[in-house]
Amino acid sequence: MNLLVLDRITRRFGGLTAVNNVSFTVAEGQVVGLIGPNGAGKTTVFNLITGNYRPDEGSVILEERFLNGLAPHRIVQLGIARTFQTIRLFQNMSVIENVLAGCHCRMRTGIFGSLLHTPGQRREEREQLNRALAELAFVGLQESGQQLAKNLSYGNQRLLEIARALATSPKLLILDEPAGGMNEQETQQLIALIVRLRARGLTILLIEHDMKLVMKACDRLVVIEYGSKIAEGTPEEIQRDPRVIAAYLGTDNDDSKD
Ligand SMILES: Nc1ncnc2c1ncn2[C@@H]1O[C@H](COP(=O)(O)OP(=O)(O)OP(=O)(O)O)[C@@H](O)[C@H]1O
Repeated sequence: MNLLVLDRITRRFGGLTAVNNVSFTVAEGQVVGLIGPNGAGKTTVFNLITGNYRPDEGSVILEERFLNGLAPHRIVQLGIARTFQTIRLFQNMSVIENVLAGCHCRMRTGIFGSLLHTPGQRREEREQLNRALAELAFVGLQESGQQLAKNLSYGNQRLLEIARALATSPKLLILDEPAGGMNEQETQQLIALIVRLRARGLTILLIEHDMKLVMKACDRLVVIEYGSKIAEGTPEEIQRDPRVIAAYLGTDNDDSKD
């Protein structure tokens, strides 16, 4: 079943058509990679899905529900969480507080419960803390909960962003260049993490320039160039596609785009 459907979405910025009539689907449980040259429109597609931008034309549909025009926080509540190309953490807060910020969108206690500090609210806070600790452990940061986010290595900050996104209980996890700035070993750990997230039943859509990650971690790839989709298929099909090789992968089909 398709979890996410993009139906002919277009987004213009002044005279520039950043995303041009793009359609693709993300099936439940799959890891789909969105790839293409710099400036192809990948992040704009993500921003259209997460409500940061509105499509000029076309529809974004999650489980048969139209997302067009909904605010980003509403889309998070409906089950889409994301990380950003440029890390966006609360740098002066602790690691665990950053993850708790993700849990917050699922809190049931209203304003009166919070003010009165009712038993129900205390129970919910305990549950959220356990949830946050579990997500931190899942990404391998269980030892770092009390550190300030800014003191984590770059690679670990990326993992913390993933833990925070997981804490919102998403159906669809959107990762914008998750391996950006990671060294080889960190990238290998990230690939293993994506495999474990998939095994947990999560559906993932990611943008990534690291071809090793894309080829190992993704079930399907969608390729865009100059705002338009030029190909889609399995990693093996995409690696052989002459148009993709010419536009993006390079004629020697090596890892030169890493
Ligand atoms: N808010 C905006 N206002 C004007 N132009 C924009 C805006 N956002 C993106 N663009 C333009 O749209 C085009 C697509 O940008 P986008 O960031 O989506 O590409 P990308 O494929 O994610 O690139 P990269 O791989 O370098 O991150 C670019 O030409 C970019 O300059």
